[in-house]
Amino acid sequence: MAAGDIAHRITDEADDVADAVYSVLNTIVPTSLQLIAMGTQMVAIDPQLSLVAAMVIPCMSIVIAKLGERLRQISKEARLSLAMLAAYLNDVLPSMLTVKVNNGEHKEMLRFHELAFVDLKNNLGKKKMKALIPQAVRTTYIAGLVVLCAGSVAVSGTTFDPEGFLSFLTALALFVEPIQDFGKAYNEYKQGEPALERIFDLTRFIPEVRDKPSAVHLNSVKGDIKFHDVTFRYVAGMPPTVDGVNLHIRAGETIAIVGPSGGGKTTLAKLLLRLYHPQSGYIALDNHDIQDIQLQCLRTHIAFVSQDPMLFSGTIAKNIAYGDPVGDINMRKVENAAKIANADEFIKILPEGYDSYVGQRGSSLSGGQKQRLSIARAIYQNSSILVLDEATSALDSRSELLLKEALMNLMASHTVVIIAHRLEMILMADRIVLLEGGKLREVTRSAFLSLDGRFGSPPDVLSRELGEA
Ligand SMILES: Nc1ncnc2c1ncn2[C@@H]1O[C@H](COP(=O)(O)OP(=O)(O)OP(=O)(O)O)[C@@H](O)[C@H]1O
Repeated sequence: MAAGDIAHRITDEADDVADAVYSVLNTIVPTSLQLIAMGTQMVAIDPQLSLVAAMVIPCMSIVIAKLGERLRQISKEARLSLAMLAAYLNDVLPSMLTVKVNNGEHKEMLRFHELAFVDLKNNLGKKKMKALIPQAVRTTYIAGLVVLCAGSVAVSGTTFDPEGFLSFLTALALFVEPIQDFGKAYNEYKQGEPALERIFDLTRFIPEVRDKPSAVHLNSVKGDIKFHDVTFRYVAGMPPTVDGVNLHIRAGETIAIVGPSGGGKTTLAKLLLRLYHPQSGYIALDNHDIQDIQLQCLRTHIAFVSQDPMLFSGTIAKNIAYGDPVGDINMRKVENAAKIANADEFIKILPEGYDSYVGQRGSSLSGGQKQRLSIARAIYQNSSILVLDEATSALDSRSELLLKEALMNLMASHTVVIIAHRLEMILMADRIVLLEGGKLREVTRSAFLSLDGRFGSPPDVLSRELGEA
């Protein structure tokens, strides 16, 4: 499900549901009271004619139900087209740079027109249907009434007392009004029904990864990690992304996971963070199967720096302290983390320092600056385990060197998993494992360097480093 679609359901569609519920609740009491009052009045004036008038109600109900169902279908189509438009805009607007540099404006304009046209057509259809329904109901009622009255007069040959007939007609007009209001409320409900279904679809979604009732909380962990015969595939029937992986990372150890792009390195980190469940095998942290550890607790003990540094709209300080469960920002800790991540330097020259806003998704910062802030966020979390997934790919050599020194200090007290292609980072590890085609094997430094830079830095850098190593 696209992020834009979910956002649309939670915001706009929830609003429509509220309107539908309001409309039904707001109509049901006054219309019922008016119906009872006018019905009683009509029966008192002329019971026979009242019976005739009442016979039209089933016809109206049929018309309201049929048109209401059609309105529900049209509303569903209109919701889907609007959700698709929202998802599309949510996708393309943050990617404007890619659109522009690839001359994609025209293509995107056509796509936008196409989606907007479908949305316009569906919404116009919905509006037309909404306007048509009250007219159709009124026409059905009047036509039905005329036919029935004329029929009954013709059959019985009765004549009306003009005064009584006028009072009857007045009561009838006031009797019809609430029926129409009820019809309108019913239409509002039918129009809101698809939104209601789509919102409930969200609430029915049960996350695959959730806490067991018996899950334990660990106050602290040493950071000993074991992968036991772990196999995982994203899609059933496809070859496994992680295939029978066995790996023991001892507490306090630094391990580098290398391998070709798409080889499954990030997936391994995601399995450790329990973002997915392995189909077979298990992962243990300090000899506890991670499925038996409370999810929140597990993720508190593992700080993860992803290869796409993700920042939220807000200040630099808030972004660094994001993992703080209480939401209180410890500025001393924030500054310390920023110093270690070598971010302090650029933060201090910003006009508002740590209170500077980073823009939507950190749009006002460079790739390297965003990366340093996400490293600072992980350091602030002060977890026993640090997982760095291509965390330094956007840094210049000087920043990387400074960060490398800082990480050296952290390594003494942390279990560190480095997923990297850059040789500088890989050579910091105590051990190197190679993940290729889902299979994992340990490689010595010399064996790794003899891989001719296939999974690391280019061969010339490798040979230079080989001399230094
Ligand atoms: N959510 C997903 N659904 C389906 N397939 C996925 C998903 N995420 C990753 N994959 C696939 O799993 C494989 C491994 O991806 P992964 O991100 O773990 O590789 P990686 O080794 O970290 O690559 P890189 O070095 O390029 O970051 C890839 O073929 C990828 O297409």
